[in-house]
Amino acid sequence: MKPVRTRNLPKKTPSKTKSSSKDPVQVFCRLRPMQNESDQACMTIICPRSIQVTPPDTSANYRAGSAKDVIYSFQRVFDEAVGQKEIFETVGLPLVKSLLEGRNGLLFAYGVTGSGKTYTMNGGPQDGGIMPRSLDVLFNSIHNYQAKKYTFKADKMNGFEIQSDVDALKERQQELIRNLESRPTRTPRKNSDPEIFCRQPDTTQLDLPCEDNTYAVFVTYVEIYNNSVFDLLEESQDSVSQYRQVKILREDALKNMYVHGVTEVEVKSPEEAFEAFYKGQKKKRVANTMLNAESSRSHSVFSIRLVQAPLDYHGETVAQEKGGMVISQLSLVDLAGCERTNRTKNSGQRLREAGNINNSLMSLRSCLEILRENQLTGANKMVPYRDSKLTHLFKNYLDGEGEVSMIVCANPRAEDYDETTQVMKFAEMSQEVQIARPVPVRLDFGFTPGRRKANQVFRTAVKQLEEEGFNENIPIDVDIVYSLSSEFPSMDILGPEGGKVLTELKAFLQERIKQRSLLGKDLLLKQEHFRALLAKVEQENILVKQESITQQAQLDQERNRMRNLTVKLGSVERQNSTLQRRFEEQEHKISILQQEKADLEMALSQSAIDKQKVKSRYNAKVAMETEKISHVLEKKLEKDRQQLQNAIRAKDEKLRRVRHALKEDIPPSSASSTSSLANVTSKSDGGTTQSSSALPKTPSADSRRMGLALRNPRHRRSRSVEGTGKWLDHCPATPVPLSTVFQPNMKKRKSVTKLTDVKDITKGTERYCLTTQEQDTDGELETRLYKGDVVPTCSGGAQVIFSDVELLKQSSPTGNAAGPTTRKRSARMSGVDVAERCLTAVEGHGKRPHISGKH
Ligand SMILES: Nc1ncnc2c1ncn2[C@@H]1O[C@H](COP(=O)(O)OP(=O)(O)OP(=O)(O)O)[C@@H](O)[C@H]1O
Repeated sequence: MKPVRTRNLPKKTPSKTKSSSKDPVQVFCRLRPMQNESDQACMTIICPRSIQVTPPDTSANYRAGSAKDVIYSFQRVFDEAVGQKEIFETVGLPLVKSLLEGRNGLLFAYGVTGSGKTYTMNGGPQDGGIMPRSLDVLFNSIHNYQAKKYTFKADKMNGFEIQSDVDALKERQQELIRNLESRPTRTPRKNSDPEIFCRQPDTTQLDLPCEDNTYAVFVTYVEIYNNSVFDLLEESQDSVSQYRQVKILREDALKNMYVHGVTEVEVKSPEEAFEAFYKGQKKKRVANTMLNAESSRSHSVFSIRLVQAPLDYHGETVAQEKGGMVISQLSLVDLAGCERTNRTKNSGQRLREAGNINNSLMSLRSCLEILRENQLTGANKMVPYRDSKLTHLFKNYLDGEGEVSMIVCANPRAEDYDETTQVMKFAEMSQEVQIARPVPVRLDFGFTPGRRKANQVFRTAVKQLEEEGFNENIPIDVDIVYSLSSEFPSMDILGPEGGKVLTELKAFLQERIKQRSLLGKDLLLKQEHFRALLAKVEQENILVKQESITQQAQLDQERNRMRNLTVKLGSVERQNSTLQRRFEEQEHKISILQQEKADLEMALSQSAIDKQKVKSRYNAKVAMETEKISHVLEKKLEKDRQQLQNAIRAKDEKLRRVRHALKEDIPPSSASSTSSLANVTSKSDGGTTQSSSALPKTPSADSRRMGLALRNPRHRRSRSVEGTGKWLDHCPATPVPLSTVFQPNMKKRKSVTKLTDVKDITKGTERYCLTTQEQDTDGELETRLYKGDVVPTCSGGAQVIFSDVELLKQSSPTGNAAGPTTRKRSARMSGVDVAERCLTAVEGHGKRPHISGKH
């Protein structure tokens, strides 16, 4: 298949077919946010279409006394808060729509340096500007309708060729090999640049004007630096700016301006387009100036070219008809900012750049001014497009057809006032320039509209049938689409070119007759085929009807059965719902009870906690009290001990004095004979007391007893225990020897330790005597004899009725009559419980009493 070369249709056309309707240049104004809150503003938005500029007192106008508030009106004024998306939807989206419809568009970003032109055009990864969003929307819209890569090829003369499938495939293979060789371990394209990787794409999608077309996108990126054009996408060894090749502007066959030899990159996705853009961006001249850290030092032009061509009759491959291809272009121009050298303080290269920037902007301004004048006054002044490369490149847009828009960026701060007013004046004036409205593009070759979609639907249906197991061979009906070719050509035979028109008309009619007879034959064939099909279908129909009657009967039976089942089901469902209700009620009760239980458990655990708290509080209190009491008792004990010691000390003192007195009173010879003194004190029931002494009395002893009562017959000496009857003697096993005459005299006696049987007590025993020995408080030995009568009890035991106690006390005038041994033994005896010993004796236990074991 031979490649076909075609031209862009909507470019400059002869004046007779040129559109008579015109549209003004669309101008929008965008205010950027102030960097510092303290900055003074000189601009106020008074309505969505107007802005008021107030001269600050620092401005030149103010100083010259010509300052006054000026209101500028635009298509729309965006305040600082308006985001990138809204700007794109108002300014960029109509241009993308025109691009898809085959119309050219041009968008300038114009303004003072640092006013946000680059930000508005390109934006950042998270808030893309007009350029990335335009690419997103374009690819979202043509996504399913893109041609295979290299189907269209730039012809280097501002046009495109349609390549054969084989050539396109070859080029694709070559590209693949190139890529494999240059980047064997290539990372996915999407990740190659972080700005591409993390960007937020715009998801807007536009309706395609023609779904039977196939589309391809090409991008170019050039900069105009110091009035020279450079290709930013050119692959070159030298990245140093001055060695880059300067490109020249040329006119194509249709008098359209283009950059000769510019690199046109075919892109299949927004990411591929951004990759090309960022590649060019790295080469773009930017510099750090006083007013902007990344100030553009050149005008950059990013162009998106959309090539579209209709598909053939079958909606399968690109139609090779001549003139069928449409090329539209959207140029996004980020102009360098106008700047005053006294503010930027530029010098050297920066100063030269600024001069060139200002010159080209001035040139743009004067071109538009003259255009406006020509349009308003009908004058025919020459527009100086050739004064600068910028105006020369866009000549066709300004005096040809297309849509021209401008977004004026402004920094509202007072310092920019002088430059801003110039920009505003120019922008407002630009709106008066009229641009011819493009003629709508026709892509009609007389093919059936929607053929691609129809084929797709047919293929999907066939695939589905095959999946369902329908294996009959279904031919894909992508045959002749019934059409008698395109519309009649011009039939104006009265003009000078009447002959030519007649010849063309004849050829057209012959072609049409041929087509008609071809279609007629085809129609007859199809009618035959259709009739045969119809007969077959009719037969099938009869069979189907019979089957249908049988099935209808079955169906009725089934229906009846179903009705019965439905009735049953209804009653079961009712029962079920009753049970369900009861079940729910019970569940509700259970949940209430569980709730109550939980509440009670909680209360219980709370009270347990409270109890524990009280207990621990009381324990603490008790411990405190105990400590307090023990402290008091200890104190008291200490005090008592002290008192006791004092008393002992006093007694000792007394004794010492007595001894002393005795020593002085008694001569040494008689001291030994009177060293032992025994007093017998007998206590009777009557409580009267009488003392008698068996020893010769010392004068002092006699004198002490002189006031006592006369002899009490009941009080007798110990020896008087003698008498009738047998005594049960209950004395310590090893009694302390008394060494006195006062001894109990029991002629008949039986020791309590010898008892083996209770009857031994009652048998012949009449009297009982319990002897105890202990120390008194002075440490002297004190012997007591408890005497009583043994009386048998009714249970067969015995009891003692005590009738007399004899107390035998031994004291020494020197205080040491009783030896240490005696004292010690007596002391040991003092621990003996008298009552226990009495009990042992009286009850007459056969065993040896426990107490006697201790003695
Ligand atoms: N609307 C905006 N919102 C947030 N930041 C902005 C806005 N406009 C501009 N900026 C910021 O201001 C700075 C300067 O903006 P930008 O580079 O776009 O200015 P410019 O007009 O292109 O300057 P020059 O003409 O010197 O190239 C940038 O850091 C940019 O991010």
